[in-house]
Amino acid sequence: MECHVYYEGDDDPEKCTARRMEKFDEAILYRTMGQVPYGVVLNPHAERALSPADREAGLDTLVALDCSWESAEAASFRMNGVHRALPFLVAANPVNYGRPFRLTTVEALAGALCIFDELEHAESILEPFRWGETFLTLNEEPLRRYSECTDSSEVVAVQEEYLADEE
Ligand SMILES: C[S@@+](CC[C@H](N)C(=O)[O-])C[C@H]1O[C@@H](n2cnc3c(N)ncnc32)[C@H](O)[C@@H]1O
Repeated sequence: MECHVYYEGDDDPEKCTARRMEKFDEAILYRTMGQVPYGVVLNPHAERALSPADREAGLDTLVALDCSWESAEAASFRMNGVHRALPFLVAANPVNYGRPFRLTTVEALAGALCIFDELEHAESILEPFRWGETFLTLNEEPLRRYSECTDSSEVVAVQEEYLADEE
């Protein structure tokens, strides 16, 4: 599965996880929306949750939007593709540690790879980040359970259990 990122460039370049992925040849970055390939777009505003069924639809391209959370409103996700939200997962990065849903670009891509049963690829993209392994440890159980689901409605049912625990 290939990782592609539309790079908005409005966040701190020193902390940008997409740029670090590019440096380690783990993602291709685009500065022009029209160049972004068609694929599964990781969009927190999407109506449907990502599930293994999306992998089976034959799409081998993951796309994320790297921008600040201030500019990550629904209208910014204009890329062509199949838009999917990630289910309940918690961030391990220092800015949003322990916070559900607010993942960095590399965490979002790694989470998607795990749901698509590509754990080794997820480990590889997280390796350059000192908190990368923590992301997989913190989310080990939900990621395994999501990867065993057949479709989005099953993923949402599993997610409900974690959301209920949060309350
Ligand atoms: C808003 S950007 C922030 C990037 C941050 N500046 C960095 O350095 O990684 C994070 C991107 O990861 C993806 N993402 C994060 N959380 C997500 C979620 N809960 N569902 C779907 N995609 C998500 C989206 O593509 C989102 O635009």
